[in-house]
Amino acid sequence: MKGTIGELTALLEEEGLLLMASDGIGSLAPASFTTNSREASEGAFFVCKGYTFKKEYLEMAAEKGAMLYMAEMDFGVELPHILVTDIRKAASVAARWFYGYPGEKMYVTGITGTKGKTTTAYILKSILDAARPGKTAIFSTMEINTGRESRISHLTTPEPAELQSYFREAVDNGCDHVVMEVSSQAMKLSRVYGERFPIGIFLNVDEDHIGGKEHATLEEYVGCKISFLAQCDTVIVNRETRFFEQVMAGCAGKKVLLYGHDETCDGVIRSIEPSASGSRFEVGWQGKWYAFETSLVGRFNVENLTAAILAAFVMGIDPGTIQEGIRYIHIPGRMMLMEHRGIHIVVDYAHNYLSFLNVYKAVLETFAPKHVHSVFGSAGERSAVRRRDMGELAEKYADYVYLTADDPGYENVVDICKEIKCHITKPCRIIPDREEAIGAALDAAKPGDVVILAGKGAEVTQRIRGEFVPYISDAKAVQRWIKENS
Ligand SMILES: CC(=O)N[C@H]1[C@@H](OP(=O)(O)OP(=O)(O)OC[C@H]2O[C@@H](n3ccc(=O)[nH]c3=O)[C@H](O)[C@@H]2O)O[C@H](CO)[C@@H](O)[C@@H]1O[C@H](C)C(=O)N[C@@H](C)C(=O)N[C@H](CCC(=O)O)C(=O)O
Ligand SMILES: Nc1ncnc2c1ncn2[C@@H]1O[C@H](COP(=O)(O)OP(=O)(O)OP(=O)(O)O)[C@@H](O)[C@H]1O
Repeated sequence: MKGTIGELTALLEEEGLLLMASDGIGSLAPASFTTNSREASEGAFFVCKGYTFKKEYLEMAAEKGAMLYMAEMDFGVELPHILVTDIRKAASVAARWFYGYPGEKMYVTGITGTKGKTTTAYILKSILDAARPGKTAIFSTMEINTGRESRISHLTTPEPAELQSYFREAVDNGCDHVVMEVSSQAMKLSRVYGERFPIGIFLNVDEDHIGGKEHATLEEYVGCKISFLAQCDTVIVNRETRFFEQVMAGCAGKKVLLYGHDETCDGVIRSIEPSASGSRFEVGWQGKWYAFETSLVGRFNVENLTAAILAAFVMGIDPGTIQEGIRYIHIPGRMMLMEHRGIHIVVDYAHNYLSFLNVYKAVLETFAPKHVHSVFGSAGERSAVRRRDMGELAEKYADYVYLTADDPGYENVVDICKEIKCHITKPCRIIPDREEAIGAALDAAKPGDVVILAGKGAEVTQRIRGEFVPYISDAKAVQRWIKENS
């Protein structure tokens, strides 16, 4: 860790990223590395990046004692600097160098896909924990856990400065495996640039994350997801993903393992038996069949499980340990099941077409409900097609709909709900307060019905006008209702 700037400029030159470096900085050895001026301190190496970057941030970092900066342009601030052609790639090169390439000291499994990344990451961690407790870090949308410390995440894949510091912390905590989610945005913004993944899992890809600052087009989104595979050695791919041929083209030169229901796959799924307490299924692998039992419900979760099982087989984990690892899994806010007087309640994170479709199908298959009550909204400033898609799915699969707040951001909750409602002719109420909407659905439900609370999973905040406002959480809202109605 903490080599000299001369080493870094040589690396940047090798990568074709270096434009120029101030004279005489080769022997400097920065004390810290940051892209956030608020965190800068004496001897810091400050990186100027980002859509909303301002010169004032650099000035603040200089005042706090930064020793040099790296940027795409000379900001005219009295500080030695390195100028580069692509600051996001250079930030990853520099962060890897500064922290001593910690990712290379562990076995890093990267998981990408429109849906199922968090779930699959937790499944694989659970298997690895069964094999060797306490030695696996997880970097997910829900949590950054580096072995001993756990923090709430703000991004699915952290920016390079944070990512490399988490890798370092994991190594220092004695971890030898990391399971991490790799978002399309991470690929677009070069957050994992230069990192190698012994295993990459490609779950699925469907239309999402298009618009605003995310992706300009579906092609760009799909292309970013597929570009991740070039950084992996072995790639585990869902045979049924959309854009399969394109995904396979992105795996050129890699060892590819397919999973799915088709018997030509390397990992074949058969005999799924769904029930309200979990699922049983079998996976065929290298000429043998293995039976599994799990607390997770839904056909899509059997697919997530199979992807993780294949990764575990590749790692050489024995089938008995895998069976143990997946038997009891609890993933907060993902298909969480509750029951009250014959009413089944499902708390889930579904907030787009692919996930919502799968949740409805899983609910119908698992519970054969008399009626489905669906409580959801749609996030402000996110992919607009979600409102149409979720409205159309509710029209097809739900009997009663309650539209409510789900991270409205700067948009008006009622306006968002009205946009969803124009796709629904079934009984549908707009109740902006989420806890009230949940209460209304539970009040109306009868034994044999299912109430789906979708979109927020285990979250305990609502994103409202740039603030994260505390929210009781869907599960606690249900518990409170049960207490008040028992
Ligand atoms: C589009 C995008 O991904 N943006 C992320 C990115 O922004 P950015 O690099 O452009 O930086 P910025 O937020 O414009 O800020 C500029 C820079 O000024 C610095 N700063 C800021 C204030 C200050 O006082 N001093 C200072 O130095 C900031 O630390 C930052 O380095 O880096 C920021 C952290 O440095 C993230 O907060 C921000 O996530 C935004 C909020 C976001 O919502 N991102 C979503 C779209 C995202 O990345 N989602 C994916 C999942 C979706 C998928 O599956 O594709 C994810 O991986 O989470
Ligand atoms: N393989 C899958 N296919 C389709 N839907 C899925 C799949 N796995 C999970 N889901 C649904 O998507 C929701 C989110 O799952 P999960 O958090 O694992 O996905 P993610 O890829 O991490 O999502 P995000 O990018 O929104 O953080 C779940 O609550 C479930 O409804």
